[in-house]
Amino acid sequence: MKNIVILGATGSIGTQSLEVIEANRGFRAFALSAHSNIAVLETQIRKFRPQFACVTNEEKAAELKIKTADIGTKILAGTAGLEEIAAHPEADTVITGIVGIAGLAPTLAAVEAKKRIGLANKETLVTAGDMVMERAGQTGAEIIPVDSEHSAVFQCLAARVNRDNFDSEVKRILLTASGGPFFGKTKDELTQITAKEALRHPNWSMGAKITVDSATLMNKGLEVIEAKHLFGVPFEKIDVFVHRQSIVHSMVEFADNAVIAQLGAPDMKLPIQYAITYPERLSMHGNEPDLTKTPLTFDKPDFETFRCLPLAISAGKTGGTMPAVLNGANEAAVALFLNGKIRFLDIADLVEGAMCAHKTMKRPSLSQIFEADKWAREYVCAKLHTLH
Ligand SMILES: NC(=O)C1=CN([C@@H]2O[C@H](COP(=O)(O)OP(=O)(O)OC[C@H]3O[C@@H](n4cnc5c(N)ncnc54)[C@H](OP(=O)(O)O)[C@@H]3O)[C@@H](O)[C@H]2O)C=CC1
Ligand SMILES: CC(=O)[C@@H](O)[C@H](O)COP(=O)(O)O
Ligand SMILES: [Mn+2]
Repeated sequence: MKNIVILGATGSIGTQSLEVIEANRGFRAFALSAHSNIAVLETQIRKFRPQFACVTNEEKAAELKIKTADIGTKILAGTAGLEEIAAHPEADTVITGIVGIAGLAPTLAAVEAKKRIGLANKETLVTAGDMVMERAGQTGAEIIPVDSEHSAVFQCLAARVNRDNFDSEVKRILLTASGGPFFGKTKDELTQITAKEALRHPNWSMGAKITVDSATLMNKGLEVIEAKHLFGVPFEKIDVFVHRQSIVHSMVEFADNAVIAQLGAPDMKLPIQYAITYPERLSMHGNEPDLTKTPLTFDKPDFETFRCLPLAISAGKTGGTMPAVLNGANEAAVALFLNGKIRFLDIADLVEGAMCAHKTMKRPSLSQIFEADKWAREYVCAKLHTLH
C-alpha cells in the first residue's frame, strides 16, 4: 500500500489525485491539505479517512477540528502542519497541488525527508529551482514531474538507454502550449478582456491562477524555467510551439533529429498516476485519446503580443532572485485581475516593471527568495494607483 500525501487536496490537481487514488487499490490517501475550503476538505476526510489533514488557515483548522471530532483524522494547522505531513516518515509520495509560492516550503520539507515528489506546483522550481534540485540531488529525493508538458518530456527521455550522454544526445526540448483562449488575437483586441473570458481555457479544466497564466502565456514561461531545472538543460535548448489541440503534451528532439513525443487526452490523471507508479504503468480508464478527431498543428508563439512568455525566459536567464520577482509580481497581478482591479494587459506591464526595478541577488538563500517575492508583491500594490 502506497501512502500518498496530497498538498492542495481541494484544488484541481488535488481532486484529480484523489480520483487516481480511488481508482487504485494499492494507493491510500494518507494526508490531505487545504488552505481554507474546509467544506470540501471535510467531505474528502469523511470519504478517504486520511491519518492527517492540514488547513493552513489556522481559524479554519480549529473549525474543522470541531466538525470532524467524530473521525480519527488528526487535524493540523498552518505551514508547520504542511511541512509535517510532507515529511512524515510513513508518507511514500507527496503530490504538490498547492498553487503559488506557498507550495515551496512544504516541497522543500519533502525534499529534505527524501520523499518521492509528484511535482505539480511549478512555482517551486521557478522561484527556488537551483536550491530545490541541488538539495534533491543531495538527499536522494525523487522529483517526478506532474505538470503535463514536463511529464511528457520525462516520458520521452525515459526512452534513452545510456544515461551518461545526455548533453550530446538531447538536442532540444519542445514544450507545447495550447495558446490559451486568445491565440491569434492582437494587442488591441486584448485591451478589454474580462476575467470570465480569460478563465475559458480551450482544453483544460484547471484552477483560476494557472488558467489566467495560460491566457497570458506566463504559464509557458514558468514551464520553460521549470524544464530548465528539472532536466538540467540551458534555456537555448528549450523551444515553445503552440499546439492548439493539447494532444501532444511535449517532445524531445535528439542529436540525430529524431523527435519523440508523448500524446494523450488532456487529462491530468495520467501524469499524476505516472508520478506515483513510475517506472511502472498501471491501466487507466476514461482518458483514451481520439487521434482521428483532429489534425495536429504546430505554430510559433506570438512573443510580441504575449509578453509574459519572453519576460519569464528573460527572468530565468538572469537567475538569482529575478524569477521569484517575476513569479511574485505575476501572482499579485493575476489576483488583482481576477478581482477586476486591473486589466488583462496590465499583468505583463506590472511584471515587467517589477523586473526592471529589481536588483538581482545571485545564489539567494531561502529567506532572500521569500523577501524578493514579498518585495515584488509590494511593488505591484504600490503601482496599482498609477494605472489608467
Ligand atoms: N490544474 C492543473 O491541471 C494543473 C496545475 N498545475 C499546477 O499545480 C498547482 C495547483 O494548481 P490547481 O490545482 O489548478 O490550483 P487550484 O487553485 O485548483 O487549487 C489550489 C490548492 O492549493 C490550496 N491553496 C491555495 N492557496 C494556498 C496557500 N496560501 N497555502 C496552502 N494551500 C493553498 C487550495 O486550498 P483551498 O481550496 O482551501 O483554497 C487548493 O487546495 C499550481 O502550481 C499549478 O500551476 C500544473 C499543471 C496542471
Ligand atoms: C495541464 C497543464 O499542464 C497545464 O500547464 C496546461 O498545459 C496549460 O495549458 P497551456 O498550454 O495553455 O499553458
Ligand atoms: Mn503544464
